Amino acid sequence: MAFKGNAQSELAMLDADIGTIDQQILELRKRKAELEHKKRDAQARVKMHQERDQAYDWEGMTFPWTKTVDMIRDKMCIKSFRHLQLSTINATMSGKDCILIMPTGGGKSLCYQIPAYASKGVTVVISPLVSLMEDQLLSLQRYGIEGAVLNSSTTKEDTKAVYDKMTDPNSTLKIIYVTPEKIAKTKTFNMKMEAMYGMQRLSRVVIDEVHCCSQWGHDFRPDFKALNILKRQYPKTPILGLTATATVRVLRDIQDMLGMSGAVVFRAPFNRPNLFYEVHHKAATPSDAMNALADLIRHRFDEQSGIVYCLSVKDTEEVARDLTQRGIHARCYHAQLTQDARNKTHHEWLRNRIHVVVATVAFGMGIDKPDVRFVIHHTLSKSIETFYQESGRAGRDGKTAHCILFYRMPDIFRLSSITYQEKVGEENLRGMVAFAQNISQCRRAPLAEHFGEEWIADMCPAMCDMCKKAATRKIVTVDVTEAAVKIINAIEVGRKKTQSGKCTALQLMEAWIGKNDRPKLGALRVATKEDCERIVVEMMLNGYLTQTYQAAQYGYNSYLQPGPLAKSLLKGPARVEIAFESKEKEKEKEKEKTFKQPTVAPLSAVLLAAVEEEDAELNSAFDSFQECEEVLDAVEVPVIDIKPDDDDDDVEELVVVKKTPAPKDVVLELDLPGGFSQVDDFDFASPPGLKRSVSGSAAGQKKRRGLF
Ligand SMILES: Nc1ncnc2c1ncn2[C@@H]1O[C@H](COP(=O)(O)OP(=O)(O)OP(=O)(O)O)[C@@H](O)[C@H]1O
Repeated sequence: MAFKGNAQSELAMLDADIGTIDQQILELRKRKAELEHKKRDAQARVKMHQERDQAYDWEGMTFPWTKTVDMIRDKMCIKSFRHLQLSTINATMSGKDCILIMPTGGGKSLCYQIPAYASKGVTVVISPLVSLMEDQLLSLQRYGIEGAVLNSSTTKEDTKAVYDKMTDPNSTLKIIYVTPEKIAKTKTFNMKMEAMYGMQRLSRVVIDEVHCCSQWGHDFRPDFKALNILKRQYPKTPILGLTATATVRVLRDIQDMLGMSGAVVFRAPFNRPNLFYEVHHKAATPSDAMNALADLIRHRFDEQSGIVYCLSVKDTEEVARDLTQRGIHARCYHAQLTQDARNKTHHEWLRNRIHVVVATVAFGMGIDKPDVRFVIHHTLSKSIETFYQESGRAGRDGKTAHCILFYRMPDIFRLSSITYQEKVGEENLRGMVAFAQNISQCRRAPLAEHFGEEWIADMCPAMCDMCKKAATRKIVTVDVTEAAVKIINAIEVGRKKTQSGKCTALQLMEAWIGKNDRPKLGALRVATKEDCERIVVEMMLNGYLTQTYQAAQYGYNSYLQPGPLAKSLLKGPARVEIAFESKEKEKEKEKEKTFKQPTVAPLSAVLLAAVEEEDAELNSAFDSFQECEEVLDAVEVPVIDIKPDDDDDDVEELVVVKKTPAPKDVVLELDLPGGFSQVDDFDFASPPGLKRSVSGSAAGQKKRRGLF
């Protein structure tokens, strides 16, 4: 009997081991598929760089149509071409298939409008955006180019008139806008296209938002699949694909699908230098998160136009309502509203009658407001591409604009339970989470990597939170292996407590640090809840934890379980190391401040006195101009300047000048030890120039003056 019992337990153990190996094989296969994708991406990147080199030739050479193109540009009152516009025009005019990837607002439309005007016959523009077709027609009219629209709202008579013009050799019609369904489903239209082709009147086909062809992209539209017939039906007609974003993988997919593997590809740099990227830690409770959002909008973007992106329809309604209750003029926008309601909100926002649109992804393509000063993501996006595209709606006028992401671990699980069924949902979300978790790299680095470009941190002119604070932050790498092992064990504890035998992230956190001591990060610092969440997320990103899903009443629930690398962590030799922002640096700073207290504190007194009174005794002393500058830096008043005495390095004259127009009711933070912590309602909005002055003699010191 005992013999049988031993054999049974051995069998169970072998089954368990085989099960583990099967799981590992699955994970390895998945990893291999990912690596193969990456390899193909790298190959495509090599090709893309070669193609990019060709761009110079396209721009530099003189072509038979160069004079005509210049004349049309003049007629359209365009002074000069922007980067890649002329190359694209020349490539498509020479009959080459071409794909242009250029950020929103870059000027892609001109790249087909001019060739359409300069060519014989008709250009067919396929666009998913029915609402924008009329706007496009109006702009063509301004330039004296005859155009037409064919969509579901075109009357029978108008449709017939357009069809007649398509095959009339004497017609002056130059551009027809159609939806992809027209190609997919309308026989008469296709027959007319064939007739035009036979008459050599189909001068080119333009596919706007061409990324919608690819299932790897963020905006796949099934109707775009039908466009694969174009190259087969009209092999001699050049195709021009336009899009604002396409990763290397999406680009390859588009080319495969449309039969455009030999296309010339022009890609404008992904970087928008005027956009400032920042990630904020999202507060744990909805009301705290809402207060932070409202404060941010009120204090930094008062009377400036912006968008807040949310994950769901319900979120947009709640956030818009809560912002309104906090005195911000916000309106929600989502697909469940009527078209009229959406148009009304859009138009009121365009006219600055609404401060903030709180939207789902439905507020997407075709949003073209130049002066959007901020785009805030209230929740993570599904992918870097979506985030880049949505944030890119800020600052189209080229002036500084802010792209802010509010991030917190639980949002990952809200998103993953929605996206996990998508073809590359998990991979896309992982990229987005890595972007948000990053605390040591320029924010543009992962964006560049995503778009297959190289990025050197020096290239960021302090236009992201990471680079701006680089000099004052210290990042340390901490070995958290011990905590990581506890986390994996805590999953078992969490599982046992639930009926389902599965452990959610929340249950894991409870089982891990609920009643226990939090881990130490380094010698002095005990991990905060945020640090603990950071460890869990890093473990997910690195394969120590993985998610599983189970169908629930509304969608899917997400659970955590040990990942493929968990065993190597439990049994060795793997170790988990994570970057944290060092608080040591802050301690050092504190020490410095304490040391300087005798000189620093009086300055805060001066600032306060200057705010409250016209005149005050200045009894502070600085040993040098440099010291004064350091103190002012510590005060972090962004609009001040100081002048040294002309004769020597002493602070003979301290002048605080308003450099830039600052918003009203600025709260001036004076975070100085022993000083005053805050001066409310410091009015920067007074007329420029001298506002208040303080002067006096410091005991035994030189006479000093401060002007505010
Ligand atoms: N070379 C140029 N010089 C001056 N203005 C230009 C030039 N090219 C385009 N524009 C203007 O830039 C604006 C944006 O152009 P356009 O709408 O074509 O951008 P887009 O790249 O198609 O953007 P989206 O991706 O949002 O469709 C338009 O007002 C257009 O007239």
